[in-house]
Parts: sequence; structure tokens; C-alpha cells
Amino acid sequence: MIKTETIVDVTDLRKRFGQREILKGINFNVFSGEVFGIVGPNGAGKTTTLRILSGIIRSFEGKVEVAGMTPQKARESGLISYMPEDTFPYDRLTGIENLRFYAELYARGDKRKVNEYVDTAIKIADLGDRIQDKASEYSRGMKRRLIIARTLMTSPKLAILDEPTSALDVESAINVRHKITDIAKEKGVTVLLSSHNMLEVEYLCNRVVMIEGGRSLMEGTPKELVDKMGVQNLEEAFIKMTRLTQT
Ligand SMILES: Nc1ncnc2c1ncn2[C@@H]1O[C@H](COP(=O)(O)OP(=O)(O)OP(=O)(O)O)[C@@H](O)[C@H]1O
Repeated sequence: MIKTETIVDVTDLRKRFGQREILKGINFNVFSGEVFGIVGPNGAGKTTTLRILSGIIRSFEGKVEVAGMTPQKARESGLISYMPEDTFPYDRLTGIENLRFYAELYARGDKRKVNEYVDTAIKIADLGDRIQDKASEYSRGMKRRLIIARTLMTSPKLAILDEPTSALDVESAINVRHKITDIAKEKGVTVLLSSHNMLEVEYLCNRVVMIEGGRSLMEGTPKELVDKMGVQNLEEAFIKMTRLTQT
């Protein structure tokens, strides 16, 4: 039997902003080496969940562990790397300057590591000669690839990517998806990503959790969820599940 290590454990996660309860019971586990998707419509609570897991939001109720630690401790230990949804490279710097800037930040004075991180990031970004151009001259897809390279350059234990392909055209989104699956396989990075695109998640993720209205509805492989609901695809499974929980 294959031994699976639990990297993320979320049990009955709840979060209030003022009087409003935004997360009302989120449950899921992510295992080592998976590409795991949090999927749900706008406002479901995906970003809030990821911000808690990345150690940015520190007040919440319930159990949240990353590699057996609090998210904050895991982040400080360099185990987590987080890519927020609305993040961009520095326009005035070239691609390579952007990567070097972050590599120096992450390597904390270790020159060998700086070069190693930059080399890894160049491969992930896969921008060819354009890596020498200013980021202001990049397309949206190129910028996103640079940011993903920045996020993954240290080969973290857990990479948290908030809507990595949002606002990308079909071809750029496919390219970014390939990058994510490649790096997960090659570097053994566990990836936790959010999306409201069920078809994308079905293609990309080993397992998913569906959330709506701050609650997790079901968790499993896309095929398990589709079979369980007796439908054709994840989108239909989500709609059917939502109807069932509302009746
Ligand atoms: N800092 C905050 N203060 C108050 N309410 C917030 C805050 N952050 C998020 N919310 C609310 O929490 C709910 C969930 O937001 P969240 O961004 O987590 O959803 P999401 O699933 O990521 O949505 P989207 O797909 O649109 O990005 C929304 O109703 C949002 O308005």
C-alpha cells in the first residue's frame, strides 16, 4: 500500500469578519505530492481559506495544520509559498531581475542558493530570450508565468496558488497548467490551488474539495465526485450537490 503523508489538515474551519460568518465549516486534507483544488463560485470563501492556510490571516476557529504545524510556523520555516490572485511582477525590472530579486530575498545571503533558485525559476518561467525584457513588455500570460516561477523557485513543500489561471486566455491558461503539473511531479511540490473553473480543476487536480457559502460540500477525486453524483462532469456534480444541500 502507498503511504500518503498528510500535508494539510483542515477540520471545521470557521472565520468571521465582524458580524458575518464567512467560513462556516470547511474540511479537507491534502496529501503529499498532490495537485489539490479548492473549487467554488465567487464569494464561496476560497481566498479566505487560502489566506488562512498561508499564515496571513491568523485568527480563526477550528484546526488548520500544515506539515503538522500552524500555518504561520510552516511559512516561517520556508515550507509554504503563496501566490495571491492579484499579484504582478515589478514592471520596471526585467524578468531575470525580478527572479534574482526574490531569489536573494529567499536565500538570505546564501549565494549558491540564489543561483540555484534563479536557474530553477528560469526553467519554470520558460520565457526564452524574453526573460531579459522589462516585465512591463510582457503579456498577462508571461507575467503570470514569471510569478508562478517566483512562487515555485524554492521548491516549497506546499505551493498555494490562488486562481493561477484567472484572466488568462485559453492558450496561456493551458501553458500555465502544464507548468504547474510539471513542477509538482519533477520537484515533488504539493500544490493547493483555487479556481471557479470546474473543468480546469477536473483536468488539473488529483483531488478536489467543493465549497459553497463557506461550507465544504464534498471532497475526492474528480471521478469519485462525478460518479457519486451520477453526472457527466464536475460542473454538473457541483450544481446537483448544491441543489441537494439547499432542499
Ligand atoms: N477582509 C474582509 N472583510 C470582510 N469580508 C471579507 C473580507 N475578505 C473576504 N470577505 C468576504 O468573504 C466572502 C468570501 O470571500 P473570498 O474572497 O474568500 O471568496 P472567493 O471564493 O475567493 O471568491 P472569488 O472567487 O470571487 O475570488 C465574501 O463575501 C467576501 O466579501
